[in-house]
Amino acid sequence: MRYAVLVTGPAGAGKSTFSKSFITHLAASKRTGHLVNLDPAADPSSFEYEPTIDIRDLISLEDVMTELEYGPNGGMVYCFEYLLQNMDWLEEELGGYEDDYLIIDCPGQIELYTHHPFIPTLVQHLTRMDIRVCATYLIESQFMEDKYKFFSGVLSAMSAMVNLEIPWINIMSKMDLVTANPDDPSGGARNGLRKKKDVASLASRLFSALWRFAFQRHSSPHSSYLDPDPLLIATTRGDKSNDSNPRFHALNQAIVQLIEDHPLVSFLPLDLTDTDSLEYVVSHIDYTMQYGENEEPKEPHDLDEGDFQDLE
Ligand SMILES: Nc1nc2c(ncn2[C@@H]2O[C@H](COP(=O)(O)OP(=O)(O)OP(=O)(O)O)[C@@H](O)[C@H]2O)c(=O)[nH]1
Ligand SMILES: [Mg+2]
Repeated sequence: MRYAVLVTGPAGAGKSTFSKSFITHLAASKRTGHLVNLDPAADPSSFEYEPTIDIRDLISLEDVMTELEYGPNGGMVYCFEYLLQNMDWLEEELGGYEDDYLIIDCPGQIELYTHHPFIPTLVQHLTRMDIRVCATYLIESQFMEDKYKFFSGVLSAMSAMVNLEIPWINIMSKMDLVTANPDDPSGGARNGLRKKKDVASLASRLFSALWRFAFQRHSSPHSSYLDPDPLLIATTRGDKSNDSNPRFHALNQAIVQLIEDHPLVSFLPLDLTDTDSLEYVVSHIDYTMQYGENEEPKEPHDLDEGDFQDLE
């Protein structure tokens, strides 16, 4: 069985950095992983880790832009169209990596996920090649600094997610940039998480913990923000301090409701400065793909077996 993890998300979310750390982590655990660069715009000099498979061996954005005079975005679309027309190339490259993990670093053009059928088509091809696929979608923690950015980030994650019918894990990257409030009795999102046993509530607790972080840092004078319950209500109720048009309140309320009602939109925090954090995310990915199910089952380490029954 082969496994592939698509690393997706908007530009600069930390996809390439996460992919590299993921590979390094696998190597440290004596597991074999291969980096697949699917970003035709990647700068080769920035590769700290040489990809095993590189779309730029097939087509590069630079060539498309100089030879066909495309702009960067149209060029990216062209590259992906070209890739899909040449799937035998990828198939051949993917050759025989049995029991290996392929970490597929994708480009950051959000349109590729929301407006074009590229990723779903790619997934179909991979599945046909007998590769078990899961997708990660990274949003950087700095999105939390602005609630509208956060909304749009969450909604784009949802939009990308509903386009793909494969296991999906949202990751809040760059958590090292979020400083925990020392007054927070829960001791921060991740420590709090470790105590939680219930998978169903884990997601929403994390979500509201992240939300609370954001407001504690930036809106501490507004005590009503300190403990929003449930997560996003503060944005629409009693939030007269911002300059948003009141006409949008009903729309905002509906969006809040949508996010709340959609239990799939939750995030795993990722702090690459902390090995436990990376391991936690990797164990979720392993579990999601049932990695090595015939061998030793891997489960997120701080959860009990029984917690997963509800999910099945
Ligand atoms: N503080 C911090 N910075 C990070 C982290 N991950 C990535 N960065 C920085 O964020 C920037 C973008 O990181 P990349 O990994 O290139 O992001 P990407 O999603 O691959 O970007 P594109 O491929 O351009 O869409 C770089 O300057 C990284 O050094 C992280 O965990 N913490
Ligand atoms: Mg990248």
